[in-house]
Amino acid sequence: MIELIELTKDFGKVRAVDRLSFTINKGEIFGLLGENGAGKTTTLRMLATMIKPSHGTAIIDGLDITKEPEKVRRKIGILFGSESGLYSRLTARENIEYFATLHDMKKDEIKKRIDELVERFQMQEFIDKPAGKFSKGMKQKVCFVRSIIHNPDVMLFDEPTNSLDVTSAKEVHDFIRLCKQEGRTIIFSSHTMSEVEKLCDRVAIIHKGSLMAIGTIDEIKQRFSGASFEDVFIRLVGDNR
Ligand SMILES: Nc1ncnc2c1ncn2[C@@H]1O[C@H](COP(=O)(O)OP(=O)(O)OP(=O)(O)O)[C@@H](O)[C@H]1O
Repeated sequence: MIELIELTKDFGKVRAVDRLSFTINKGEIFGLLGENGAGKTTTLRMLATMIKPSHGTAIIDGLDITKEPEKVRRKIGILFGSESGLYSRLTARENIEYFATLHDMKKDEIKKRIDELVERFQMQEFIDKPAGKFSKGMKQKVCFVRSIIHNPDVMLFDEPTNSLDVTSAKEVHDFIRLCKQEGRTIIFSSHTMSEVEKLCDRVAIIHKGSLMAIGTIDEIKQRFSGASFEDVFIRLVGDNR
């Protein structure tokens, strides 16, 4: 379970995330939905212990992100869209292996897990080629495998299907669902309403750092009397520009 308690981040005078308090259940696919600049990435970066909250905190499976960041890091897998951070001279396999050793995984275990994921994501053709010449989509796949190589309980994905074609995006969606079946908790950010509607058990709509609504899509539609989720979203965000 993940509990956000007044989670807040200020960058100078800009309040990027404003006292977010809500709970995400174990095994849930939870979506953070908001427009550009809403505070989704900042929220995920705090949960990933990459930046410290200005106020408040979050508890991930009993661990306080501000007090035990190292332990939290072992529990989570991270995939942040904007930059791959892959070593271009290393092959995809070597990139993933390197990351796995940072998580103290054993050689046999790494090989088995990579083989399994290569098949699942159909990476056979490029797994042993240098990452430098990969397309954006290929790089994203390697990053995706890298983020889940150590079988984390909690996964944080910042716009995980950004720049993927339809087929690759579907593979990611299928994988997210599989992770849920395996009892993992997934939080991902998106500004694509259809993706969130298709995938999430519950959603938080965030605008200018604040929580505007939380619940299942149906609950949110009912609460705000909207014919469609899109209507409700536009109303919530539009009325508060
Ligand atoms: N390092 C930083 N320094 C200063 N301001 C920042 C920093 N990171 C984010 N911000 C600001 O915080 C606010 C929230 O940004 P954030 O990237 O979290 O939004 P987002 O919802 O992820 O948007 P996007 O969908 O465009 O990625 C924005 O106003 C942004 O300009």
